Amino acid sequence: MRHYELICPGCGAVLEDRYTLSCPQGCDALIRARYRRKKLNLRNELGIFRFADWLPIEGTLKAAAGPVTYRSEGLARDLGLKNLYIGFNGYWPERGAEIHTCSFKELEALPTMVRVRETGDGTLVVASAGNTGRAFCQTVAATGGQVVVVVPEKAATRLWTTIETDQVCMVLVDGDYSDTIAVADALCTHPSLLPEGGARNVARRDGMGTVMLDAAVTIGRLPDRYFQAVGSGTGGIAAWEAAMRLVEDGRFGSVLPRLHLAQNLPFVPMVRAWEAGRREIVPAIDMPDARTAVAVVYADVLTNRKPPYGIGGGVFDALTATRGAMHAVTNPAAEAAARWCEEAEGIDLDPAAAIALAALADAVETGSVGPDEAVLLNLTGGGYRRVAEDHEQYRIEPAFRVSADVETAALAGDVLSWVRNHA
Ligand SMILES: Cc1ncc(COP(=O)(O)O)c(C=O)c1O
Repeated sequence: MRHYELICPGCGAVLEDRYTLSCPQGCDALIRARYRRKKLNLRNELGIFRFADWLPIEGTLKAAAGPVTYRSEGLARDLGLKNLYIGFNGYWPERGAEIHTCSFKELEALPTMVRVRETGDGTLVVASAGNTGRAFCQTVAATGGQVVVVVPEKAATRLWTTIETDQVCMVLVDGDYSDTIAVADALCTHPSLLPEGGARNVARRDGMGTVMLDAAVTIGRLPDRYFQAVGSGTGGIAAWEAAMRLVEDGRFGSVLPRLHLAQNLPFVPMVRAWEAGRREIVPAIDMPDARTAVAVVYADVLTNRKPPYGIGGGVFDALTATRGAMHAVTNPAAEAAARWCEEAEGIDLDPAAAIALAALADAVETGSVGPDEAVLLNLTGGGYRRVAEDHEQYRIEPAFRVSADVETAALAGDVLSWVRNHA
């Protein structure tokens, strides 16, 4: 018997895990993992697998990548915050941060690869604007298996690993992130190609949720506030779900941290829908001229046009349950935040992490966060310069280059031949 079961919060059904991504009854809700242990137990494992009792997997991997939390001095002083904790999810070995591909997406990729081996049947397909794909490539390089990554042409240079691999089938799409998602979805209509699942994948959410678990263990209680930059919002949902488990545990407090989720202007669909009090994103109102907006943002990994916002247990529900807020950040504010972090903390940031910091600065300035509150700032990526000093970077070569309107049935056949020939 597994140490978890899957629950549909829509109809209450208990589901067996067959790499299950949604409720067979068709409920419009994110299925969740329910763990047998209600008290957080830290295992004597490396990195993220310390938290394996609250991950939907049986086995673990020998991988040092995991969440790291530390109490800030530099940014805390500049912001006038007495209890600012940084969840640093990138590469910074001096702080124990060993994520070689420099973003928290490795926290999603590691448990997902274990879950797919244990419960799935087929080759995983991942659509990515760069960071997620790189994280899956690294996980495959370090721990085995194969993966198909579908990325926009202009993100090709973002796919590298610090360990050489020939087990990644990279499909480059001549289009933006949304075109990439459409091609990946179409590929997955083939039975041997498995959709990774995004927000619907419990391994992905609970992997990201370890940032909250690590923070609670480090601080000794749940933080009052949680700041993160979002594209899909999956990290925000995961933080909320992890916090609910910690409340149920009973040792970390009873109040859920308020979620502060940030997007990059001018592409801010969830900010607009939330501020209008709507559960639905209305494209014409919330993301007019999407293509133009996507093209000019500083943090393009945040440009998901179909985030799990209105779905049951999605971003809207997470914000409602935590009395949360959405923030919109300009490019110049984010660029300034990146420089500031480098001076104050001594590490370079992923543009998305700079968005989160700029949002925190704004919330402090407007008085919505008080100086004594315990704040968890999830710096979701960084340390790119630092990793380049310590490790070789091997570029992933494309297996296929396609246009956004490619004939996907034929492409699926080509991809599967590639996978078989490289196994
Ligand atoms: C570095 C980084 N931060 C934040 C995000 C947003 O993550 P999500 O909206 O899935 O929680 C991404 C998404 O790719 C990312 O790469």
